[in-house]
Amino acid sequence: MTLFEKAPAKINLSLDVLDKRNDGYHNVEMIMTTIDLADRIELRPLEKDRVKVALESRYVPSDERNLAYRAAALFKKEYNIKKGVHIQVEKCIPVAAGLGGGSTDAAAVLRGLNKMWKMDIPIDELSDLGAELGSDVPFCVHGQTAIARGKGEVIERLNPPPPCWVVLAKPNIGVSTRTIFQRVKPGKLPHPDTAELLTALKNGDFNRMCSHLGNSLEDITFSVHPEVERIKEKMRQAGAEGVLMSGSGPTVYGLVQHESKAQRIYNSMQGFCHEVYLVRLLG
Ligand SMILES: C[C@@](CO)(OP(=O)(O)O)[C@H](O)COP(=O)(O)OP(=O)(O)OC[C@H]1O[C@@H](n2ccc(N)nc2=O)[C@H](O)[C@@H]1O
Ligand SMILES: Nc1ncnc2c1ncn2[C@@H]1O[C@H](COP(=O)(O)OP(=O)(O)O)[C@@H](O)[C@H]1O
Repeated sequence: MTLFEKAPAKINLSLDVLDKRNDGYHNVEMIMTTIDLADRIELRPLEKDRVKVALESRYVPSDERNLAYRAAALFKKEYNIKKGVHIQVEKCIPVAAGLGGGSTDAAAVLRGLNKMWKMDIPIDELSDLGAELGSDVPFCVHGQTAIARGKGEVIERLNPPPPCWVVLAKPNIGVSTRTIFQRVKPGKLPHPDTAELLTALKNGDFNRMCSHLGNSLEDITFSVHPEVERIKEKMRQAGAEGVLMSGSGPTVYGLVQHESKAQRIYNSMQGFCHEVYLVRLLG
């Protein structure tokens, strides 16, 4: 039996860096939601007890460094499974973009193997397992809309944002999350007003949500890659109602309520930026 699992990208509606931990990571508080831009994961049982990943990408290895591979290997080890799986990854999410591409592939593999091998593992347990692979994997295991705390592994579900369009604009660079976090100086960061954003989501208030988007890492990424700040300005000038850099960047997104306006902004960003997408929030 071949099984397909959709692996949607995420955007950060907020990302607050609270402090540095003894393990070198940072405590964060971030509200994330999924968007309709997705990789496609195909899982096929193998006779032999092995994990094989196939994907066509110039940027992502298909060996044991791939997060999809690592997810399958971890799942097998944790539950002592002596079966094999072939994983085909169709990459549509740009790589090292702040959209959680690798994390969502790993999460989709965990969910998919749980079904394929009829394990019935509860979602919270899968999420805890995912935390061993990366800070964004627990959110991606849950999907939808949630606030993540700790280093990303403490997940609390939230109401989905009001429906809207998302214009994504990515310059022709990849950003290393690690490099951006290394430049963090706690105490010198801006902080989003997470409480206001939570209220906006609770009330389904689109305008209030747009005016309280915020990301502590933006200024650091802007200082390393000034073109990201220019894209943000351009997205705002083009008329997007809420604009923010996602994750550690470099993708900038604009939220827009009406389709015709979103299409106009998409067209104007295309003349300005390497990769542009027009998608819906999945929430
Ligand atoms: C910043 C965020 C926000 O969504 O997104 P991206 O820009 O990667 O999408 C994530 O939390 C990223 O999650 P993920 O990409 O899984 O990161 P990890 O592999 O766990 O960590 C990469 C590196 O970032 C730093 N890191 C990450 C998370 C965190 N809470 N504190 C950190 O200091 C650490 O130096 C770590 O070595
Ligand atoms: N399945 C995968 N898809 C994307 N990137 C992967 C995958 N497996 C490993 N990686 C590696 O993870 C790193 C971060 O990529 P990605 O997850 O797309 O970025 P981000 O965390 O900014 O969203 C890249 O260096 C990439 O080579």
